Amino acid sequence: MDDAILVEGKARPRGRFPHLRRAGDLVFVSGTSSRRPDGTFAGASADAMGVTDLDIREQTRAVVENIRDLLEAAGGGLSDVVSVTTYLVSMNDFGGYNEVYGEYFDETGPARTTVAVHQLPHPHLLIEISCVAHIPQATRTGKEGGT
Ligand SMILES: O=C(O)C/C=C/C(=O)C(=O)O
Repeated sequence: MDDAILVEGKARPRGRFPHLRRAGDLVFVSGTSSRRPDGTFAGASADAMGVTDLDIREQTRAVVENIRDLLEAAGGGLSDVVSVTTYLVSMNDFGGYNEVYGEYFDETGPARTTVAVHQLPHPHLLIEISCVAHIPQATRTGKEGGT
């Protein structure tokens, strides 16, 4: 069965698409940021003057952990990820991103591509990741709610 999955308790997609889309044993994870369920972003703050403090390490960690939560709802986890595509707003953040990425994945992990893009869908975002996981249907938990 192929299906679209919206995960309760996670930040809602800001458009008409699911968090995840299963196609057979593959699960495609939509572009994921450090956004929290309340709409704020981990690794991003602004003072009363509007001066922003953006932290690539904190954002990267939150993105990976958001993806982990999404995959768990599909019956899998980060160890099931086979392909990662990362979108950075600036390659100046590559070092911090790469460092935190390496806490979760290594050379036995997913194939990866990292690109810099002009913008992401919020001015406080430094990073967004989409990925594909291999989660055989037999391991599904039934926790996901299809749309
Ligand atoms: O929803 C977010 O916080 C960031 C990701 C958004 C997208 O990739 C999108 O809207 O397509």
